[in-house]
Parts: sequence; structure tokens; C-alpha cells
Amino acid sequence: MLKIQLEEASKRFQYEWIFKNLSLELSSGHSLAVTGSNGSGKSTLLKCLSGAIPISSGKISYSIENQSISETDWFSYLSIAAPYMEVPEEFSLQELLDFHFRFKKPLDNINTAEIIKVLYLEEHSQKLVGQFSSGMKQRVKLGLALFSDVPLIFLDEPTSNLDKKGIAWYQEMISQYARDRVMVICSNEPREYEFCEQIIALEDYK
Ligand SMILES: Nc1ncnc2c1ncn2[C@@H]1O[C@H](COP(=O)(O)OP(=O)(O)OP(=O)(O)O)[C@@H](O)[C@H]1O
Repeated sequence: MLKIQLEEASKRFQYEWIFKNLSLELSSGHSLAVTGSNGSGKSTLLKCLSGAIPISSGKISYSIENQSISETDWFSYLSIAAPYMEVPEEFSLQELLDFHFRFKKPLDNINTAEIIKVLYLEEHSQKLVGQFSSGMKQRVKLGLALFSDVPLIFLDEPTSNLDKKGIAWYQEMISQYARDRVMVICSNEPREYEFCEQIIALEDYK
């Protein structure tokens, strides 16, 4: 079981505190929603949690079966879908999936043809990702994250650019693929995080 612990974690940029004294624990099968207005620090917290940027004080630790995981290895336990993360646009969808899953193992029993079908992009598998619509790209990002065989998934604004059908698809994906994992959702849209048991508002940590 994966466990992530935050002990009085705080982050500031120059003199601006983004969050202060945030303590919480996450473990497999439990999900966290991080809410807050624009600029409140949701994406910054997600970057700190993933080890992409350091916190200013306090502690974040990962452990699996009570064995501590070095911060330099955190990346191998997680996947992220976020608006600020680009997908390589010069690949076709098929090439992108083949490339991605050379580095991150796909979930058991699923191959790229099946993933393309679940993403409802069968007609577009040979098209360059750079020519995809924003909603198609968003489904690809979510698919890359959710179909990677990792115990920790970070989703930042997961239904941005998705239409009604895409939103229903996201909710179905969550019901099938979030179980047994740690999910962290940064969002202000209840439809994106209503399955989460823990909800924090970043405004409470200023
Ligand atoms: N590298 C940086 N250097 C200085 N300030 C930064 C940096 N990155 C983010 N900030 C500041 O941190 C604050 C939080 O930004 P962040 O992107 O985390 O907010 P957010 O809650 O994700 O916003 P949104 O809902 O608009 O996506 C903002 O004031 C932003 O300007």
C-alpha cells in the first residue's frame, strides 16, 4: 500500500505564501480533492506533491508497505494529467502511446488498440496529435495517466475542454480506474471530484 504524508508542508514564492502548515495523509484507495480560486495554489501544491518543485518548509514523504521511497524515485510511482503538460504533437496517437508505454508499463490486460478504443479515437489513431482538437488531446492526457500502471494519479482540471459526452466518459473512467489508487484532483468543479473522501480548500492554508 502506498502512503503519502504531509507534515506542516508550506510553500512560498519570494514573500508570497501559497500554502502553510498543510498536514494530511493519503493512502491507496483514498482520494483527495484540492479546491481553491484561480491563483490559490492548486497547481503549485500538485507540483510539490509530485516532487517537481521543493516545498519551503515541513515534510512530504512517500512510503510503500512502510518502506520509505526516496524523493528521486517518486516519479516512477505517479502519473499526471494537467493543462500545463504538453503531449508531443509530432507523433501520431499510435506512436505516442507506443512511446509513452515504453517508459510506463500499461495496466494489466490492456493494449494500445484497446486504449484507443476506450478513448473513442479509433478513427484518429494515425493522425498527428498536434492536429487533435483540445477535447481529443485532453482525453489522450487522461488516458496516458489512468492507463499507466502506477498507484498515484494527479489530475489538474480533468474535464477542461471536454464536452458533455467527454465529461460522462471521465466519470466512467474514474469509476473503473480510480479504485485502489491514490487520486489527487485539483479542481473547482464538483463533477470532477465528487468521488473524493477528503476535500481541502487552499484558502484555509494561507
Ligand atoms: N514559479 C513561480 N514563481 C513565482 N510565483 C509563482 C510561480 N508559480 C506560481 N506562482 C504563483 O503562485 C500562485 C498560485 O499559482 P497556481 O498556478 O498554483 O494557482 P492555481 O490555484 O492552480 O490557479 P488556477 O485555478 O488559475 O489554475 C499564483 O499567485 C502564481 O502567480
